[in-house]
Amino acid sequence: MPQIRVGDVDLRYELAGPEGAPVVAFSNSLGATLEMWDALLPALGGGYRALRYDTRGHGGSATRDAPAEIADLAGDLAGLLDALGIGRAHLVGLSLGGMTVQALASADPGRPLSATLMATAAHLPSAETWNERAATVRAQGPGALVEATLGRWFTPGFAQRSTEAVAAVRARFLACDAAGYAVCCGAIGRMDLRPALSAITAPTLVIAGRDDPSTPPAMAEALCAGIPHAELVVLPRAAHLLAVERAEAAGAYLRAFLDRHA
Ligand SMILES: O=C(O)CCC(=O)CC(=O)O
Repeated sequence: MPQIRVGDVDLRYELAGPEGAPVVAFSNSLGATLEMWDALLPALGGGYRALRYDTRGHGGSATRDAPAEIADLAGDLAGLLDALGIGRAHLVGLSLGGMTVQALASADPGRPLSATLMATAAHLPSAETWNERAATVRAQGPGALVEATLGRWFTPGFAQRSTEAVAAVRARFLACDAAGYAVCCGAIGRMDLRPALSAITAPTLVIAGRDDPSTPPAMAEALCAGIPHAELVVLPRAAHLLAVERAEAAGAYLRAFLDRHA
């Protein structure tokens, strides 16, 4: 898969779909990679071009072990679009990816054709908890976090039924670079995008998982209340990684929303 230099970060990305079609750019969650969108992408059909990339410090996107903010991650996404000659795009992000999309859509409201925010929040306290998580991963590696994480990412029923999908997510989490993960924990801990939400003028779809303990539906409701043109879908039988657990349903809602804002 190709890599492209954006500032001082090398981003691994994939661009697939018909040339000239509107671009849908996907930003992944903490501890995941661009492969987290595999099961959702077929929902786009043949009418869109999908751009996926690994957030800095994740998968094949190497970065310096230096503090970063959500605004820096938004800058990576903007820089990637620029480097590929893509002006406006539909932006989609889950959790950390959704924070990245909020930051870009509020800082540069003309950039998104639309924004889709899955299982995410504008503020996710406390900084102390995130610092502790960062310290744990630095000292003990992602293995120290994996069981608790998967317990938040999937409902027990899905974890029992879909062992192959969960094993793939687990393997990618365990392969995550500890410093890359820790840097992004710091960014989340310092984040407060609530004052910026009113600057998001793009049509926005917020998708929450009813059973998500990490970013529960109340956080999605708060996002919708702050963003001028936002609509909310709460998916039943969905925990945090709903783009994997409810790929078909989340993909269908996304596709219908994109088609309305093509
Ligand atoms: O998933 C993210 O991108 C950030 C929030 C988080 O870490 C949730 C979790 O691990 O349960």
